[in-house]
Amino acid sequence: MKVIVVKNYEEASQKACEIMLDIVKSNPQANLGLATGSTPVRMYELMREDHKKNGTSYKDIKTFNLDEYFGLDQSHPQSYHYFMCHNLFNELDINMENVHVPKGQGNIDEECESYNKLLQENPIDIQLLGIGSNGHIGFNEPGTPFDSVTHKVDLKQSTIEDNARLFFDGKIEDVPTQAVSMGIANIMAAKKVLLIACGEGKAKAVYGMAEAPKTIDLPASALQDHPDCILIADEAAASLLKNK
Ligand SMILES: O=P(O)(O)OC[C@H]1O[C@](O)(CO)[C@@H](O)[C@@H]1O
Repeated sequence: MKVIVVKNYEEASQKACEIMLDIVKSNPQANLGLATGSTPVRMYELMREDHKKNGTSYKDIKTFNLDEYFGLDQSHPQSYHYFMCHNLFNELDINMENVHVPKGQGNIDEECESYNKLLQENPIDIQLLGIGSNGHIGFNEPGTPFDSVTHKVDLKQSTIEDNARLFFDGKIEDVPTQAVSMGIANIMAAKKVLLIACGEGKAKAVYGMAEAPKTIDLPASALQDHPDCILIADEAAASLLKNK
């Protein structure tokens, strides 16, 4: 795992944006694995600014999101589909037919199966990740087997609380208790993985991911076995690391 420690959120977002743009420019038909949450918001803004200023094109890029809340329609303002349109896609020249976010409604078993098939047919060139304060990646909570593929998830109370604080206007009762998520094996299949972690609330998870023994109790530690994984952490998130 390559660890890049930067000063703050802004520097982390700029570095991550550079890496994403390198992939998009070197392969205009790349398959991007994308993430939601508060962490990538500034990086997406920088990608939008670059598109506007430099014309970097996404017309042949395909995207595959990690996860979606169970029970929310795509048009719900808190759905991850809506998040992606609002934070990125609406201001790019991307073909919306090339955009894929798992569906959180309908027949979930069928949806998981077809999402896995889609991922098999479209190998991901770079998978962007945030990390939960409990070490989750996507919505793969502690205890998720490393060989898991797209599945329905029961969210941990700590994840529901984290997401109520950042989204849903603080209303914990509005946060769905389940989600659909790529599995850890799907994430590990990406050619390159880029994880951004910022803030002291992520320090324990970052230490567990990078330096503690690998365990399913800290899902991101699976990435220790990935051949091309970059961790960008700000000083606060990296504060417990011994090897910086
Ligand atoms: O970036 P945040 O808001 O801290 O969230 C961290 C992680 O939690 C999730 O939002 C899911 O809870 C992931 O999508 C994200 O990577």
